[in-house]
Amino acid sequence: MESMQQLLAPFHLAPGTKIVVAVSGGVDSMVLLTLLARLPGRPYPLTVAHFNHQLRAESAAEAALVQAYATRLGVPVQTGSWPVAAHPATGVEAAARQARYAFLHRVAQDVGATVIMTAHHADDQAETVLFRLARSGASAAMSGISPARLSAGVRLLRPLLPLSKAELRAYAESHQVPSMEDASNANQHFSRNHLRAAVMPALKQENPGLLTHVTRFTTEQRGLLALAQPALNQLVASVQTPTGADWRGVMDQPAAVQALVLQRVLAASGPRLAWATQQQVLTALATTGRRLFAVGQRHLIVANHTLTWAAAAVAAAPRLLRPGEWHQLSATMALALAQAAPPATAWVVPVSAEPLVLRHRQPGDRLHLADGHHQLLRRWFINHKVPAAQRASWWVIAHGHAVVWCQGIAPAQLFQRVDTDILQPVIACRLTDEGVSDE
Ligand SMILES: Nc1ncnc2c1ncn2[C@@H]1O[C@H](COP(=O)(O)OP(=O)(O)OP(=O)(O)O)[C@@H](O)[C@H]1O
Repeated sequence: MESMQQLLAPFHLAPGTKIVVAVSGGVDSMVLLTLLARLPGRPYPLTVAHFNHQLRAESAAEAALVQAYATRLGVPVQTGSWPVAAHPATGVEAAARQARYAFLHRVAQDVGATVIMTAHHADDQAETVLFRLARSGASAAMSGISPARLSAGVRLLRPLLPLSKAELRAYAESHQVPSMEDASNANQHFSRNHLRAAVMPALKQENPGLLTHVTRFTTEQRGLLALAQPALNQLVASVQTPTGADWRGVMDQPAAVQALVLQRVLAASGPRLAWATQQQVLTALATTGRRLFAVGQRHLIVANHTLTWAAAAVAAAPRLLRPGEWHQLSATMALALAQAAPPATAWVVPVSAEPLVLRHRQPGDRLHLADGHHQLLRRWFINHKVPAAQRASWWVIAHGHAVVWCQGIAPAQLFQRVDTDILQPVIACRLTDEGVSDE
């Protein structure tokens, strides 16, 4: 096992650097504390920070153990706790981690430390990479746990990443380092723990070099990303526009490069898109055609090799137009409207092989409402007490029996029928609130 001096060498810590050591009471962080406290001459002033999540019955005992051991080593301790009342009903693990890191930063600020150290090790690294590979496969995430990063002005360091859990356990045994096993680690409900308990041992048996290989992979991945970053930044800058991106500058690049550029462009401008959706966006960008993707409250419009974000029309229930709002629509004007190039704000219509047609209503015509339900136009007329004479004379734009627009109904909301999960192919059809005046 490398010495602590060797493990710390890559971080170039100046003597006197104050360090907050994050200690849970588990064997990893108790060994980290021991290694730091046993450095000859104690070059770095240490503060132990322990956060009591109050998630398990043994929490208090762990806090007491950390307090007692740190005191024995002559290291001051700061403890914090997470009130049970603050625990969320779901996502408790992520919330606990967030609360813990916030606490660690508070302690660092309190004691004037510029470094926080945690005891992540090579097994953590391998689990993280495999877990992320299974869950997302995003290339940036494949760099795994970073050995050193800046977090809110403080350096977050993980000096034990090169060591395996087995090495830490062996050290704890030979140096009588006390610790408590986190009982929740045995809880197979958490998929991460399942990976740790069942999958990792099987993989290690298959190939005893697993940890070394994953460490090599994350190191190489980190290096490759660092090398690629400037070129990637340049490509991203070359396509970015104030409202999205102009793809013509990167269309000659290999598909994999375009995928990376798109990821960066999207990360800078909007919510995350699933990988499959990103692929559909790229396919659309390769053509001169037009496609619209509903993403949360926004529309991602791909048209003629460009990508633009636009606010989605605000959802509102269909209603009868007030007299002053009526659309005076003539047949020619409406057809021109239906064929016009779509604007940024639009109603969204499921793509259909059938063309949009202007006509009077027909039996079987349906409105597609925002909540995903259909309603017979006839039923809608009855519910809204539209006089029979008007029902027959009002103009309708439809494909098949799907009514895109109806003369007497405010256009705010017909046809917002888009899968929120994005991927339904859609076209947009322009119908503004002002409508068009009679010829
Ligand atoms: N209750 C705690 N108080 C102080 N430090 C802690 C506590 N729990 C964990 N740590 C620190 O974080 C390190 C990682 O712990 P653990 O693997 O349990 O974290 P995690 O929940 O998987 O989250 P992450 O890996 O993102 O930190 C530990 O080695 C220790 O240094």
